[in-house]
Order: sequence, then C-alpha cells, then structure tokens
Amino acid sequence: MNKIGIIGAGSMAEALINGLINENQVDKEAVIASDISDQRREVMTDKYGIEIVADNHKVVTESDYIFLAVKPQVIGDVIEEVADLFTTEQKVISIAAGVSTEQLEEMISAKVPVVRIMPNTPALVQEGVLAYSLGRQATEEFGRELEDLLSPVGKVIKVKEALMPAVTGLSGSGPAYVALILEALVAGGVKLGLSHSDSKDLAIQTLAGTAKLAAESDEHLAVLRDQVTSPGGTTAEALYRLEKSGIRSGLIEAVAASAEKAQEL
Ligand SMILES: NC(=O)C1=CN([C@@H]2O[C@H](COP(=O)(O)OP(=O)(O)OC[C@H]3O[C@@H](n4cnc5c(N)ncnc54)[C@H](O)[C@@H]3O)[C@@H](O)[C@H]2O)C=CC1
Ligand SMILES: O=C(O)[C@@H]1CCC=N1
Repeated sequence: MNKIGIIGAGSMAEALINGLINENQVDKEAVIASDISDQRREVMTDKYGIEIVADNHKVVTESDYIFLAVKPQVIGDVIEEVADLFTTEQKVISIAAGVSTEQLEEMISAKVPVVRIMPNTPALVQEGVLAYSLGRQATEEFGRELEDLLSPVGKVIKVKEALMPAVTGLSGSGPAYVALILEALVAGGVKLGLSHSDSKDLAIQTLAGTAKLAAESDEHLAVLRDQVTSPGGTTAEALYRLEKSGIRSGLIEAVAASAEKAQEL
C-alpha cells in the first residue's frame, strides 16, 4: 500500500483527506499529515483518526506520495526544511496556487517527479474538480496514478501548465463566486418575504438543477437560458437588469483577476 503524506493540514488538505477516506480510496492508516498548528492537529486527529505530527521531516521520510498543501507564501521555507530528504522514488504533488513545477523542481531537486494540481473545496463532498500538470520528471503513468487516486474527490482533468492560472481563476477560486451568487439570490428571496430557509432551498436547488441540466445537455448554455425566457416575460425583464448591472463582464473579470493574482503569489 502506498503511503500518502500531506504537509499542511488546512482546509484544502482536509477536503482531499475527507474525500479519500470517506470513499474508502485509502485507509486512514496509510495517511500521515503534518501541521504547525496544535489546533489543526487536534481537529484532524479527532475527525479522521489519521496520524498527524508537527514534524514535516517525518511525513517526507515515511511517504510515497507527498502532497504540499501549505500556502504559496510559505512553501519555499517548508521545502527548504525537508529538501534533502526527498528521493527519486517518491512523488511530489503541490496544491499551491501560482507555484510552477519548474520552481518546485528547483527547490526540491530536478530529479524528483513533481506534479502540480489545482483542486477546489467541493472535494470535501466528493464533488470537486481538479486539474493537474506534469513536471519534467513526472511520467504519464504518474499522471494516471494521480487520476485514479483523486477521482473519488471529483473530476480530474489534465492541462498544460500554462493554463494553470486560468484553472485557478475559474474552478480553484470559483466556489467563492458561486457562494456569493447564492447569498445574493437568497437575499433576493428574503427581500420579497420568503423565509431564509425556503430561499436557501430554492436558490441551492435552482443552481444544482441548472448545473445538472447543463452537464447532461449537448445544447449551448445560451439555449438553456433561452428556454426559460418567454418573450415579454419575467425572465427577460430580470436578465435585462442583470446584463445592465455588468454581471457577465464582472464574472469574466473575476476569473481573469484571480488568474493574474495566481501568477503574482
Ligand atoms: N482553499 C482553497 O479553495 C484552495 C487552496 N489551494 C491551495 O492550497 C494551499 C493551502 O490552502 P488552504 O488549505 O486554503 O490554507 P490553510 O491556511 O487552510 O492551510 C494551510 C495549513 O498549513 C499549515 N502550515 C503553515 N505553515 C506550515 C509549516 N511550516 N509546516 C506545516 N504546516 C504548516 C497551517 O497551519 C494550515 O493549517 C494553498 O497553497 C492554496 O493556494 C488550492 C486550491 C483551492
Ligand atoms: O484564494 C486562494 O489563493 C486559493 C487558491 C485557489 C482558491 N483559493
């Protein structure tokens, strides 16, 4: 059994660990994580029963796959601390936004296989989507192993590394935009007298249902929009207000701004 090590047991690491353990993809005995925070170590031990330590060295020496799940701002220091311990038999997977495989290879060693992934938080409920790109020493086989390993937490796609900022802007940061849209829809329902709870149910199911419809349809998204829009009707009135408010360009700009920021981290 391959041992999975995770350095940095924060929100994104938890989403991955939860999905992998809940879907019985890995035994909890096969997972070791480290975190500098006492509180995170306590939470993760209580919730998942995995081995969680304060010492990053232990994670590297005991694991076959090593996930780097700390913030981009500290990943350099973390790698420096353990760089001498990596072997060419191990496989490194970084989830840090904006850190290229080339930078990782420079910091770790040009000989250790490195892959970069960009997951998102719905991995916590096995509905994530993640993209990965291979470093210079990472084989296609490593990519396939990763697809198998991570498929229980959501859809896995391979992209050219140059497109990683775009993935970050769209699906990495995307759950925040969708949560904001949901919040606003709920507020709209409440303003018109619906209870918060009914508004939330209506908003969430509308979003989930539309997403399912879009996923299962071959039609262009504009056709799905048109199906709701009666001439001279309520939806046309609402869409006019949305377009006027700049929602479309706002979302396009949001994706681009996140992608741009990812390259500055
Ligand atoms: N949150 C998200 O939606 C996504 C995050 N990411 C990436 O995932 C990475 C982690 O992000 P989050 O989980 O959101 O952050 P987080 O702050 O929840 O987790 C980071 C964890 O690393 C720990 N840590 C800090 N320094 C450490 C050290 N020297 N040794 C060991 N552990 C240390 C912290 O105590 C914390 O628990 C980032 O690089 C981010 O770019 C990628 C995709 C989505
Ligand atoms: O906000 C961030 O920097 C991270 C990367 C993608 C989602 N959250």
